[in-house]
Amino acid sequence: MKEILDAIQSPDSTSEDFADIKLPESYRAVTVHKDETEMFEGLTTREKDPRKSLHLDQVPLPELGPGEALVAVMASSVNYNSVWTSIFEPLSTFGFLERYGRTSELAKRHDLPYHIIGSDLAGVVLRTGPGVNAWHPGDEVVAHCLSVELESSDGHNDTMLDPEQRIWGFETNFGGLAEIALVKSNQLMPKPDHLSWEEAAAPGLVNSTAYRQLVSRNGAGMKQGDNVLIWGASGGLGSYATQFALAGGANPICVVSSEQKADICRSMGAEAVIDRTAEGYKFWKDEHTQDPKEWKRFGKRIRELTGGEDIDIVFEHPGRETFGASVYVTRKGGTITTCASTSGYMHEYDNRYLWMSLKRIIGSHFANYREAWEANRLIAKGKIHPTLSKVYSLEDTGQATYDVHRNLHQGKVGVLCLAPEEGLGVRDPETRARHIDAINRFRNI
Ligand SMILES: C/C=C/C(=O)SCCNC(=O)CCNC(=O)[C@H](O)C(C)(C)COP(=O)(O)OP(=O)(O)OC[C@H]1O[C@@H](n2cnc3c(N)ncnc32)[C@H](O)[C@@H]1OP(=O)(O)O
Ligand SMILES: NC(=O)C1=CN([C@@H]2O[C@H](COP(=O)(O)OP(=O)(O)OC[C@H]3O[C@@H](n4cnc5c(N)ncnc54)[C@H](OP(=O)(O)O)[C@@H]3O)[C@@H](O)[C@H]2O)C=CC1
Repeated sequence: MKEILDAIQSPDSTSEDFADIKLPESYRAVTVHKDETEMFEGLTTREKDPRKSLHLDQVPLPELGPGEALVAVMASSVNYNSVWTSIFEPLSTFGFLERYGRTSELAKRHDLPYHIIGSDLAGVVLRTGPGVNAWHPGDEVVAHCLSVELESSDGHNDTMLDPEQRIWGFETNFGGLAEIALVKSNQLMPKPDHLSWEEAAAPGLVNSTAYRQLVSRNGAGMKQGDNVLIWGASGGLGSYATQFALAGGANPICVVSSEQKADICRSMGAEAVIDRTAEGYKFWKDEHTQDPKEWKRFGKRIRELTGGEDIDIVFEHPGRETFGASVYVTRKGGTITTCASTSGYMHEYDNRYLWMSLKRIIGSHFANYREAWEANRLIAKGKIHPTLSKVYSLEDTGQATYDVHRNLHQGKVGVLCLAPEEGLGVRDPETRARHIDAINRFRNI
């Protein structure tokens, strides 16, 4: 591993140097164990502690297949899907690996008694498999997390529609929270030169998801002037949705749960911010009954902030807790776009407010390669910035994941994998200098 790191850190290393490095037989990786999937039986979701289920193991290097690449991971980030894996909710991810393993001889590699998690990386290509021509050893890359086979016609208009579509490091093995990762070469994208490894690894999954969900025609197709209600506007997805709304000339109405988070949204440029804790919205009277009066109070507050207008697009992900309110506050003909259900997946809303007002609900999930590429391009051009707040070591990934599970974090939480310290990997200091305040906006808060 030292030889790999030395090559990455030497400005003189060539592609041939990387190709000549003898790869290690094993590497360190963050895993969950198949024989521990019942460990949280009887506990509430909140009580399930990722620090207990996540391990740092020495694992064998997987065999490299056609169309694939092995990447030395300098940094990764924690996504909420790793929270789900670590608490074995809504189901154990070993079922995904077993199902994938049944599809082909090569896919069998993924069906193991441990699952290496993580759906983001920034690093350097070490080896490419047969049929890979666009990428070479030594390329500095980030990886998006869409894994597709594309053998069926279904995915050829939009690769997210492929029947064998999977999220790398969640529904496949050999993820990014590790020293080495295995990806398909069509997950690779150029690392933005002005960012450090950990900054480059932070946006990937959430930035691409927010791009499809809000900007792409596959999602809400946001336009200038739209009022966009953004739940969790300083969180992982929300901190990118807020930036897309502002950069695209829309009007974000940011919902957050503290004054500190409200300040972050204002510092990004948002003017309309709702502190849901301070204003005390209680959309549910009890576990089974919603309170439409609270939807209305929320809608009134939105009208105060917009000069009397309602919401064109809701950027939804909290799910059960907020979905009834989201449908209510959307304007006639408006769109609720949803990619998740953090607070519960059985949603309830009053359908009269949907059909009578011709509203639409759009399901959105990650992004196709093109959408991920466009989202990454905006980062590389300094139009959208990473929202990295805190960085942990690979050993402390359990704590990092706990923080995200308990909503103790801001923006994105990074993890150093092979990178020995923060701040390395910047190749374009001039562009960085131009954007330094925005790059550091979320740091250490
Ligand atoms: C990028 C980051 C993203 C995120 O963070 S997203 C958040 C994290 N993700 C999640 O929480 C999602 C986790 N996944 C799940 O909960 C489950 O994954 C799903 C609910 C999405 C799917 O459930 P399942 O049981 O895996 O799949 P089925 O499609 O229900 O297949 C089970 C059997 O049901 C059959 N079936 C499917 N559709 C129909 C139909 N319309 N009519 C009849 N049968 C159907 C199938 O074929 C199959 O059958 P057979 O077991 O024999 O193979
Ligand atoms: N389908 C897909 O492709 C993707 C799905 N996801 C899913 O989206 C969800 C959010 O991910 P991410 O943004 O990274 O997570 P984060 O935890 O970083 O941010 C989510 C934010 O949502 C807000 N929130 C949480 N619970 C509630 C609630 N009950 N009511 C209102 N607001 C709430 C919180 O903000 P505050 O407390 O300030 O209000 C929180 O910070 C997860 O379930 C994740 O699995 C994520 C990425 C891709």
